[in-house]
Amino acid sequence: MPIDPSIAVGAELPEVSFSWTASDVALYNLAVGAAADPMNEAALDYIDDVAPKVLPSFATVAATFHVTEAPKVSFPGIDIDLAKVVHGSQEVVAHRRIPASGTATTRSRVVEVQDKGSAAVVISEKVTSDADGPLWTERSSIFAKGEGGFGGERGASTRVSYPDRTADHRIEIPTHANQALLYRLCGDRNPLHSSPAFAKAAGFPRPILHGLCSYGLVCRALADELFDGDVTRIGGYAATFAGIVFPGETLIVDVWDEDSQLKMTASILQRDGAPALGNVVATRA
Ligand SMILES: CCCCCCC[C@@H](O)CC(=O)SCCNC(=O)CCNC(=O)[C@H](O)C(C)(C)COP(=O)(O)OP(=O)(O)OC[C@H]1O[C@@H](n2cnc3c(N)ncnc32)[C@H](O)[C@@H]1OP(=O)(O)O
Repeated sequence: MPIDPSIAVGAELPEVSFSWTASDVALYNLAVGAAADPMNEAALDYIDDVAPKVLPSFATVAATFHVTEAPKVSFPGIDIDLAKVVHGSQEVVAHRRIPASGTATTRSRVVEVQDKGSAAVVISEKVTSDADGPLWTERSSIFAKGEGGFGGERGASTRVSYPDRTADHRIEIPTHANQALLYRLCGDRNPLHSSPAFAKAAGFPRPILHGLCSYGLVCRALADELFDGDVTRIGGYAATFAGIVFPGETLIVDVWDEDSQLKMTASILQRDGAPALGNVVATRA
């Protein structure tokens, strides 16, 4: 059976220990659009050889940075074809400043499996710690098409309420035609983002951008545009992947500034504002 919630929910996955270097962080920063302006000397802090800036979104790639195989959607009680899966949502809470290099261990478990009728949503939680204690916590979901209908609970919907006014800020983020090919070097070798044949078989006209690349692009642009480049001022960051993004498209990010939080949406310039990210919330550290 592809999904058996009675086995999946609560099952602890094997701990994963990993290390990352300042070069990994710099490559990630470039893959999410850092240092794009060659005349901006300050942006070189993103590619410093020893102490590059570390975005909170780096947490999403640290554990798998050096993995070169495509991911498998296979855990206790869950076995799903990768071609049926898209990333549904992602949240990172940084418990303290993420070091530019380090060694850590991640503990993961599936916390909920939602039956959305035609689709299943599998929600996981990961806690990453180093020798000094917890570093960050992630909560993420995958949306598995055609895997619903197993008789489970529909579960709650995520709906951020936005202020009833025009956005306080608008940020444009161009992406490159080879953005996904660059981003895959940060540890997500899902062929959905590189192989036209795989993308077609999965129901897309061409390879799509990694959800976590859009997620990182928005986090980096937010730090640069609204936090004076100080990545440590973003303590938590969450988003739902509301629609696919093709490499080369431009993201339009609308930002509502609400005291401790910034609420955002991201849409696609070239497709009349088609949604890309929704329920985007950055929490001030
Ligand atoms: C272990 C390793 C695993 C590998 C992980 C994957 C690795 C990566 O390489 C993969 C990727 O990066 S894929 C790219 C990023 N993701 C995307 O592009 C998805 C974009 N979103 C969509 O296409 C649609 O919103 C779509 C298709 C998600 C939903 O659209 P619809 O089918 O039209 O659904 P809708 O009618 O809007 O809603 C039905 C119910 O589902 C809930 N829902 C919707 N979008 C969701 C999402 N993104 N995440 C979680 N839940 C979601 C809705 O709330 C609704 O439920 P309810 O009625 O109870 O509220």
